[in-house]
Amino acid sequence: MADDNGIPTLYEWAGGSAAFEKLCEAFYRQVRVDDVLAPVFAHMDAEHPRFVAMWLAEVFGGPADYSQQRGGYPHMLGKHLGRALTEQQRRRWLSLIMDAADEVGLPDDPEFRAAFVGYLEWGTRLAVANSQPGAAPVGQAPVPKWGWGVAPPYVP
Ligand code: HEM
Repeated sequence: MADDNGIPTLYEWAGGSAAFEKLCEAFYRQVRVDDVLAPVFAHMDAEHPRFVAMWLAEVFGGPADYSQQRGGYPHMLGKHLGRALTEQQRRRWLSLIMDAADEVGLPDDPEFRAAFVGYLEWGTRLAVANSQPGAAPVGQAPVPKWGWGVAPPYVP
């Protein structure tokens, strides 16, 4: 839904759920054959791309499907705990999802991409921190909501 100033959510701007599904299909296609990430995702659920698409859609202002159908934040957190993810893996993850964004034609305007990568920088760093041995992250929290931040689209 557009806000009072007529500015759509990042979810709408991106193209809705179908856009996030296409993004994640393209992303995990590359992850599966990537030298750094293939071993990390060797046992991933076949539906993993769809689940991550649901998560991203909810974060960027779409329907709360991940919260309602997939256990929300506690489930997502639990999937990262104990994995001891590395900075090299994080950077590759980020790099491949940005490549996938180009491949599937997600909007490439500066405002959208700045907000999109902002969330992904934040989220991947949290994933690495939470995955370390002995980490004690907050166990219960809502799915985060990400908006345009300081640079929404220009509305004359
Ligand atoms: C913004 C950053 C990230 C988001 C939004 C994200 C999202 C998710 C979600 C939603 C799940 C659970 C899917 C389900 O419901 O089954 C998950 C699982 C997982 N994530 Fe992440 N993740 C992020 C970063 C990372 C990074 C940087 C790595 C590794 C380099 C990683 C590795 C994994 C692995 C291995 C699983 C388990 C897959 C499986 O076996 O099913 N994640 N992630």
